Amino acid sequence: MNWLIDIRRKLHQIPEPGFQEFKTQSLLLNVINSLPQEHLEVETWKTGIFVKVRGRSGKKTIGYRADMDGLPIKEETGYDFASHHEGHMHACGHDFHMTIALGILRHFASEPLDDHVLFIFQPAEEGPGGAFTMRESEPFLRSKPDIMVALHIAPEYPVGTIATKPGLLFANTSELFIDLKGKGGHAAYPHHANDMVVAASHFVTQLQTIVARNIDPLDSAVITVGKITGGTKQNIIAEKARIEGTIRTLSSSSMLKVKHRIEKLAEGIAASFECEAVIDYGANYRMVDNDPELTERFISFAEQTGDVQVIRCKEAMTGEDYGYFLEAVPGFMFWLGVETPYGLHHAKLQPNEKAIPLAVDLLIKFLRHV
Ligand SMILES: CC(=O)N[C@@H](CCC[C@H](N)C(=O)O)C(=O)O
Repeated sequence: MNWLIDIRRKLHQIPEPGFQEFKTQSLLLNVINSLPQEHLEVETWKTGIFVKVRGRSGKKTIGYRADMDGLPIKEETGYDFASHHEGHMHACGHDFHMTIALGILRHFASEPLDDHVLFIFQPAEEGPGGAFTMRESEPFLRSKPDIMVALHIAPEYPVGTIATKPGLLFANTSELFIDLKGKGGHAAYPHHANDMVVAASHFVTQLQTIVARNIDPLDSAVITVGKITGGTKQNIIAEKARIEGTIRTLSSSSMLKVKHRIEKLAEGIAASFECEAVIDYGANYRMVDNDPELTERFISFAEQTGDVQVIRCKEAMTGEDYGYFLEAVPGFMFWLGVETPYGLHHAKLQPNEKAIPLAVDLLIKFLRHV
């Protein structure tokens, strides 16, 4: 089987949570060690890896980043190479991202550029976030890139298309965890208890008013509650409930406003249900802010190759801790069309593998040219 497709399928079988990408790291190292080593410097960082391909002159360094972690999703693709890790799946394309990075690395390991290329295999993109600490790490600072490039698969675009834009591409994000604690009791004696299932239900409904009533309609924000847990049995009034979600905004000021409103609502819920409401914002990601000049250069380059159709897309409310790399180094991210009916984070996501060699070829050409 084709080298790239074989690697993608092997990676697909071993999705691991953030900072537990041990098998993934080991598989990547096996592949990297099988390449010509003359120009390579390989260094592990937690469960991630830095690979520097020394350039002929090394005047500048180009950074290329791929994320490594999977998601807690029970796969329903029906693939004969489906996840071996029950309840975990590469449902956000990180198996594609790593494979494409290896494809580019294989090429430059044999034919280095004038510039150095630093490949960054980054753990924990889905959470708690690996980019910020990796960016501050010694191996990164020692070989700090002058520009950075990364891609993300896009199920909604056909194979043979890429999409991007200068400036804001992905939103600011903040995780959201709210713990409610009241008084449990017998189902038949509600007047002796403070029911946290009822409090959580009110809270979730009130959260919907923030985007509808507190955010400028010409701005954008999202509050999604993806998980609620509470109680122990159908005839016991729940003493505790937990609400888990994520906040997305296009500006830092809207993020502050949303959080302020959540805190006010939490105070109200605590007062009206006579309970505790404790908020934890978990991991926060900085927006992906594409460097205008480099992005335009990439768009013009991709268009003139004739290999892909370039779509100038709108910004999306997805998040990416790659934004932390772009805070420190000018660069960009683009969407790679992988045409599949099911979206990111779906148990049936089946990105089209024809996009892999296409992305490898395009990026090799661009990195030679940039
Ligand atoms: C591209 C993508 O789907 N990224 C994730 C990033 C997760 C951010 C963070 N852990 C959160 O849940 O807020 C996304 O969900 O957009």
